[in-house]
Amino acid sequence: MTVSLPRLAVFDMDGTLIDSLPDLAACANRLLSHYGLPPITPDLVRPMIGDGVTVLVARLLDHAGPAAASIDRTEAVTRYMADYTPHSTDLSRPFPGTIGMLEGLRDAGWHMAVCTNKPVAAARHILKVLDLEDWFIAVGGGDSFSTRKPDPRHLLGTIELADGSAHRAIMTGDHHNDMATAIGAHVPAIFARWGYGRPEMEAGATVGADSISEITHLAGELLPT
Ligand SMILES: O=C(O)COP(=O)(O)O
Ligand SMILES: [Mg+2]
Repeated sequence: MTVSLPRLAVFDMDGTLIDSLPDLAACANRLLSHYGLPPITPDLVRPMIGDGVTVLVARLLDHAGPAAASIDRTEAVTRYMADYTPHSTDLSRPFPGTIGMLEGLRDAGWHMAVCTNKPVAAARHILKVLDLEDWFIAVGGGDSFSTRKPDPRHLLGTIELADGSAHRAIMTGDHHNDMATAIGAHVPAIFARWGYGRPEMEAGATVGADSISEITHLAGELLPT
């Protein structure tokens, strides 16, 4: 009898597992204030999330316009990260229902992993402080590999870290980048409609989910035992 590999459910972090917008926005405002720039609302920060910290900081400074033109962007990213990591769990919490969903997957025999464009140290810190780290067999961050989402190698590298196989994996995320990495890796993709993405980002998803409570059931449909 052949024993098949455990199924692997890979999750994006920001906007999928963790409601991280409050800390990302608070950190954005401390950065803007440092440079004497006006504050930004969380609603304006939300669509800037999903491509990693360097792109987030670039979008913040672009939004600030000519007043930010002379700011050294590398220094701004370093400053942002030095502030963000220790404050990344001040306000951020798992979306309601996350633990129940993880319990459901575990009880059905799934392994779980995280594939995020956030730097891996920050991602691990958040999972640890929020008491989530034991749920995940692997964490692939935006700086774990030579490429990151939407490149499929980010998802494939995370699956490899988890000792899994693309044929036995699914991906759940709230952004176009999550759908694109999954499509490129030939892995079924669930679009998390509760997250920070816009509706058009669902294009290419295998299925969309309105709430976290649907994930365990959808995962079983996409990849039966
Ligand atoms: O933009 C980020 O820093 C991370 O975003 P992700 O966890 O949704 O990949
Ligand atoms: Mg996300």
